[in-house]
Amino acid sequence: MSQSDAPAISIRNLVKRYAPAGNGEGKLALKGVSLDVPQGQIFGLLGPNGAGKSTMINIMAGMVRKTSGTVSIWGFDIDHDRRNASRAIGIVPQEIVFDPFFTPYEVLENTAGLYGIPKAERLSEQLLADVHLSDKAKAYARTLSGGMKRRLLVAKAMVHQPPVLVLDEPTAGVDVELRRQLWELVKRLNDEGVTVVLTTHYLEEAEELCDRIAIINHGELIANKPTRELVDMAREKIVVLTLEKPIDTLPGHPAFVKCAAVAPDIIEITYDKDKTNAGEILGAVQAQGMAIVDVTTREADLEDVFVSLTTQAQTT
Ligand SMILES: Nc1ncnc2c1ncn2[C@@H]1O[C@H](COP(=O)(O)OP(=O)(O)OP(=O)(O)O)[C@@H](O)[C@H]1O
Repeated sequence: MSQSDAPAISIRNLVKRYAPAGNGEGKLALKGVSLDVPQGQIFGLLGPNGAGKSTMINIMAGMVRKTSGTVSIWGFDIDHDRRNASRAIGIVPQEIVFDPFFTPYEVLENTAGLYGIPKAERLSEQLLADVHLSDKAKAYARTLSGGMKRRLLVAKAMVHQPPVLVLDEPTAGVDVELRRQLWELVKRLNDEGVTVVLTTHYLEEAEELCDRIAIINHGELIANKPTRELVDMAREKIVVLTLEKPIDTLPGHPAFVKCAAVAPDIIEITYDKDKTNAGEILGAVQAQGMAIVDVTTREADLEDVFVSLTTQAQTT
């Protein structure tokens, strides 16, 4: 395979065991993960807290030493060609870390200096414009809003113009508007040819942005599929019904996968979207003499995908 069609990132049998704090074996954070990130995609890495996502990213970034396995970035093996591998990747960390007394312009210039980029070839002004921070170029980083700081982190990760950009939970804890802005930025960079890897807890975010999603759970890869296929695997949907009166006995029906009371007059019914629909579920409840005053549906989320995946693993 020529480099032109090689994966942007290729990971084989990646194992990480953290050194034990006291006696004992130490945490096995990655248990032999293999995956390829195709060039040109937005690739989502999903998993619950502690699944091993940051460990994987930190290994790529050279901040955590792997126990075994191989990782290559843009064809460069991180053990044998660390310098080129590092030059091929930009990392946007989870934590916002800037020296508060540097300006955004200085942050980018200093980073360019670390990469040994000559002054004449630096792109600091262009990068600030790209992330809509030109008017803050000379402001102290500490005076920037949270959203501005996150955009500056993206610009900082792109200083050396890497073909691969990795974002670790770019929108954790940010408001809806800022999340949209960051999505636009990620999409624009991807349209310009940058391969993007991002970790997120939000399935909605992964659905909106990612071409492909890998899920890791307890250090193991449990899915790696085009987004549409993965979302379709979450076969269960949930309707939340507010009833006119509190009930003593829950309604029952063969189409209900699960029925639970979340309050005396609110029930949550889980159903298999391939076998029935919300209309039939409502009809079944009404047929049991319960009047419904409000209905909301809850979309499948990451947890539902996990349930769906683990159920399948047990039945196949
Ligand atoms: N430096 C460390 N020393 C020991 N154990 C660690 C260290 N860093 C992470 N771990 C453990 O390794 C496992 C994977 O952690 P990791 O941070 O990679 O997960 P994550 O999927 O990124 O989670 P989050 O979404 O919370 O960031 C966890 O059990 C964590 O406690």
